[in-house]
Amino acid sequence: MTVLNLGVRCQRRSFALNIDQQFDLTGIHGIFGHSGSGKSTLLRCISGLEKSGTGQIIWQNRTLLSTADKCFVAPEKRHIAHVFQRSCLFPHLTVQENLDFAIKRRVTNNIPIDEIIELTGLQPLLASKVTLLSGGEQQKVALARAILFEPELLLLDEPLSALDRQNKRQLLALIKRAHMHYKIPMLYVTHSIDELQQIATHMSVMENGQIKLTGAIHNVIHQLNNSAMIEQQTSLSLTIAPQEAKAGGLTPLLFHNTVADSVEQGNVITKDNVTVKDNVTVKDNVIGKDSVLDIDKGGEQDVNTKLYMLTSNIGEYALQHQALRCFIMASDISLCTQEPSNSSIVNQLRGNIIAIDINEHQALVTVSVNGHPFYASISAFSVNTLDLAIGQIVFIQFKASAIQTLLK
Ligand SMILES: Nc1ncnc2c1ncn2[C@@H]1O[C@H](COP(=O)(O)OP(=O)(O)OP(=O)(O)O)[C@@H](O)[C@H]1O
Repeated sequence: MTVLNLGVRCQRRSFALNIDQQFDLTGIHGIFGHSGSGKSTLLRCISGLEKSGTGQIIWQNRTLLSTADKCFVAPEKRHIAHVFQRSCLFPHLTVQENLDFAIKRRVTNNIPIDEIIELTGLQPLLASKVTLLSGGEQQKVALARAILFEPELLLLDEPLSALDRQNKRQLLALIKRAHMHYKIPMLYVTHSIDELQQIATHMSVMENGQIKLTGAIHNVIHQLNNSAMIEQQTSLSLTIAPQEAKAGGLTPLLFHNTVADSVEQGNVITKDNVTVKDNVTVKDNVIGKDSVLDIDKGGEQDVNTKLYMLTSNIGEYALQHQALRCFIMASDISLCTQEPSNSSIVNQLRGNIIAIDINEHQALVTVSVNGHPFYASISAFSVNTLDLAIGQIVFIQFKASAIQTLLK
């Protein structure tokens, strides 16, 4: 496991960073939080740019900071690269000279320079002064420079926030590729849950200088569904079904079922504190808020459930890797108490209601399918009309177009 151990404090007038956390950086780890929650300060402590940080930082058994032992490894000796929201390139140098700066300082020579230049599409710009490039192009140079440095750890601080959608997609794919091909551990700070949903394997949520939530990506996103920090959604990993014919513009996909484990670890689904269907109580407008029920046994399905997605919504990158990170907005999922027939809606799954959260006139219904939670946002009126209750078997429905991904 690739591990970053933090016990860090940083005190400012009206803000205190207070982090005690072990980060698993085997995959990309995302840091999400509102403005001012301390995300950048945390990264600056890790890279050593923040000199007022105290405590302990241990990266892969190497101590970078230990206030007790009066140890502070200078930023240039940490071999950590830091990419910011606005690229900090050398303005008087060309693209090539900016890249050379990193190439001369790298310790190993494992990452092919030509490959990164090709992946970023920087070849035609190599002789240009960086000040003449667009914001997106400058960010590509910053990212290429950071990767070519071959850092032991890459810190990304909102690297895509100034870019348009197309540039975002391109650089997200590049970051993902850099992580998969060159195994660079990455901490990725952003306000955008969409970006993390596409590339992070784990994420932490920061609030007031502290980590409030941490865990596997789908699990944390699902836990945020009731927090008003994100748009309510189902987050899932799917594989493009091998040897399945694409038909009529649709591509069949299969479930990964990794989420079920992490959900149970995260105690979203508990087997204690069970609420029985006929005994549901309504308190503070919430039905069974603390009592979610895992009674999947009655509704078990084949783990490799097939779903259909619009082929035009799947990009080259996903097709090559056969794997897809997807999300379905809760407003795009509807519920039926009987098996639908003769419907134009191609995705229909049978599951159990495990939670119903009512907020004024709107309800978020959580349905467990093979232990994987799906979230449907429906009216409180429909909850009453259909007489929905925890433990009930229902069918969820969503169109092929409702399965979305960003990495096209
Ligand atoms: N140099 C500084 N001196 C004093 N206070 C600072 C300094 N830099 C940041 N702060 C304060 O520290 C707090 C955390 O800032 P930080 O930039 O880490 O938050 P953030 O989560 O990265 O925000 P954003 O998403 O807007 O970049 C904020 O209240 C900010 O005003």
